[in-house]
Amino acid sequence: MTSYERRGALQIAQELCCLVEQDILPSLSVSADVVWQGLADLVERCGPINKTLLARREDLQLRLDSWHKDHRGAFDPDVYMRFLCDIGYLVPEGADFSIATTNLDAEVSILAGPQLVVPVDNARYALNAANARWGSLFDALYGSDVIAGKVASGGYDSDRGAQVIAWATDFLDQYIPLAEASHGDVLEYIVDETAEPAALTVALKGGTSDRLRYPEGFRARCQDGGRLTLLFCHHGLHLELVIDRSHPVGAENLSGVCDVILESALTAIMDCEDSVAAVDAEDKVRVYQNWLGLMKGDLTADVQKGGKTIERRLNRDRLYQGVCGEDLRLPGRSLMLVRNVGHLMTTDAVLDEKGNEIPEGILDALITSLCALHDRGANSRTGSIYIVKPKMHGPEEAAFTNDLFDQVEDILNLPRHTIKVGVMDEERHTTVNLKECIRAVKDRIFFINTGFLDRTGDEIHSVMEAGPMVRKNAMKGEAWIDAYERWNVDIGLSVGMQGRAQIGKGMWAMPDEMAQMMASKGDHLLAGASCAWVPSPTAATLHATHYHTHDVAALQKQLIRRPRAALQDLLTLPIMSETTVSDAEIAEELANNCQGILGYVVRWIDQGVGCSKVPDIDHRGLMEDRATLRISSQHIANWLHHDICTGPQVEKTLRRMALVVDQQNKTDPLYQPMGPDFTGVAFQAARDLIFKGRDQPNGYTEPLLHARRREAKAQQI
Ligand SMILES: CC(=O)SCCNC(=O)CCNC(=O)[C@H](O)C(C)(C)COP(=O)(O)OP(=O)(O)OC[C@H]1O[C@@H](n2cnc3c(N)ncnc32)[C@H](O)[C@@H]1OP(=O)(O)O
Ligand SMILES: O=CC(=O)O
Ligand SMILES: [Mg+2]
Repeated sequence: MTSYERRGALQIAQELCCLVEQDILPSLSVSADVVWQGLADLVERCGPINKTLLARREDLQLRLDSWHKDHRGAFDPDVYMRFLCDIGYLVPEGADFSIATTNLDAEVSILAGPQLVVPVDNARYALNAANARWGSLFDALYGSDVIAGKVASGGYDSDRGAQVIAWATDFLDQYIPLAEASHGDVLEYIVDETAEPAALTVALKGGTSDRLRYPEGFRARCQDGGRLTLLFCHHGLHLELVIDRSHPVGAENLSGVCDVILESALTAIMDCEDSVAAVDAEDKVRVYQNWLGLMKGDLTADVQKGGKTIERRLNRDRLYQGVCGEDLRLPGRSLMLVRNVGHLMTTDAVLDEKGNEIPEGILDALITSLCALHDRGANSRTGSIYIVKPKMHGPEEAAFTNDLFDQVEDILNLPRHTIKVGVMDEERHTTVNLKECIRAVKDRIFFINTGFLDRTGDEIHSVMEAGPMVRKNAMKGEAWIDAYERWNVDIGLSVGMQGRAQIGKGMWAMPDEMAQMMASKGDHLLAGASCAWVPSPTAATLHATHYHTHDVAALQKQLIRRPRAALQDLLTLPIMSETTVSDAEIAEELANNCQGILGYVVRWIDQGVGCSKVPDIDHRGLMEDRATLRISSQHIANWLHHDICTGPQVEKTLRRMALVVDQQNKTDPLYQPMGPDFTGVAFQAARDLIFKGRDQPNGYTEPLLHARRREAKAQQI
């Protein structure tokens, strides 16, 4: 049972009171009264608007449902568009404008690079993410499938190491080329200190020498005992060549190079949303505590490796001597952004005057901003606070977020637009009105990002009544999704985001398939993105190579000239054509979706793990979070609704796949099997998500997950 303390009109959960009054406020010039009175005012002013906006979502969905039901099999895009305008789903587009955000850090304005996302409730991972600004290319290659074959368990495999060095040499030859030779022929890298600026020359096999083709790419060096680090810059991203002949890898490499370190995750999203399971005051405080530690710079986590425990902490800035002899300091950490929750849920961490839970998004806005007051330039060098706002539906909701942030700034006495907003373009109502959504936050926007996973779940739910959806994996080939990705970039460029804010693309959801990622994620840049999401530090380092291959600024300059993607394509429905799916395909689709749902939900409900790697039917580990759950559950709900499958068939598949998931988790000592009786809360949650899926607000999974997790927690006491 949560205990509360009264603060003015509000009841605050004891753990939140402690966090705010004992951990956050001391050393800030904000009093507890200001915070609690400010929160009460926010709840009073914004709470009712929040409620009205949710009612509007529901009303629009009912209208969509009824229209699609009436027009099944007789879809006319022009009539559809007129209908969407009539109900206010499609709003008129206003005059052209440009975003006017100021004080943005270079990482989100002018630079292009990977964006890492991490569940912030996991301190070990969150620290790793913040430190993933710099990553070892050698480690990323050696440990992943980019180099074919398996990583041997018994120590360093020098054959594999040689392949890593060859790959990295080729990379250097392309992006930091020597005038004539290959980096593979270098015997020694020599900094000529007598030159002004200091110049790099290389001694080559065969007794000749060479220099850089583009000498201006060489920026600095750092000599630390026998270790020389050379710093280069290409496409705005830095990379280090580390030369150390006493290192086992350097000793085997002719040039002594023991690693290439790439500037990798320029930005990291500390996620309070879809990758965490935070259902009550206790959980919310854990999430806020870690964000506070990141902002204060004192977060630590014990990490056990090879029988030893090390304390992981945030990296310091990196120091070098510039080519003109000056001191050069580069950030050691990713620029940290925080993803708040959306407008849907309420939290029991604070109760209002009438004893009702308050909107969770309102609490997140205030508390995550309050924590960020501890950032004294170590994170944002421009004094900004970066909040990513997910799951907004249309311009009214974007305007509401803007007002909410205005009010938080007033409470915390911050200059207007200190709090920046990243808009997740992941709901259909936002996509179709993206330009107007951006206008609503034009003075504080720092990114738009195609959250294609939520967007796919929302597509299914929005047009649920139109007919049975194509298979889940076929969604990627549908007209709407291609138009959505292009439309997002087109609108972003049309409002002047290039060189001023991020245009981002979605998550690589196969954390172990790095070779495949290397082959395809460069396409995000070709599509005009200045950042794209990766699930791990390794993926960040590998994806960073794409930003050397492609010059995003130049690509965006070309793309700005193309015609905008067509709204009609965006509104093409992803329903199955007359050709029906075979029984075998239905069985396969259900098995795959049920396994993903169960594998994710069982850890969410029983262990409070918000993001998991779950093997799919082909044993590929897929990143599952609440957005992928939304897709799978809505997909089955849709097929059930349109009689592509039957209830008993789904029940049977769920039970069969629960046993598979039990088997997959058998080595986890904390795991509670779902079979053979299938009566546990987790299994029931998975069932609910499917069988009650059609009735869930916009197909979201949060209401059912939260209720069931609370039930499981109560049983675990
Ligand atoms: C639709 C959306 O909203 S997408 C956004 C939400 N999704 C995410 O945030 C994805 C975040 N990624 C993750 O949570 C994880 O990578 C998972 C669950 C997909 C896989 O996790 P695991 O199976 O534990 O990963 P794996 O065993 O391969 O690697 C673990 C190591 O990688 C690190 N790691 C993995 N993911 C991350 C990450 N996102 N950030 C930082 N470090 C990470 C861990 O710290 C750990 O290293 P350590 O032992 O030195 O601490
Ligand atoms: O938040 C990201 C998504 O794809 O959804
Ligand atoms: Mg999302």
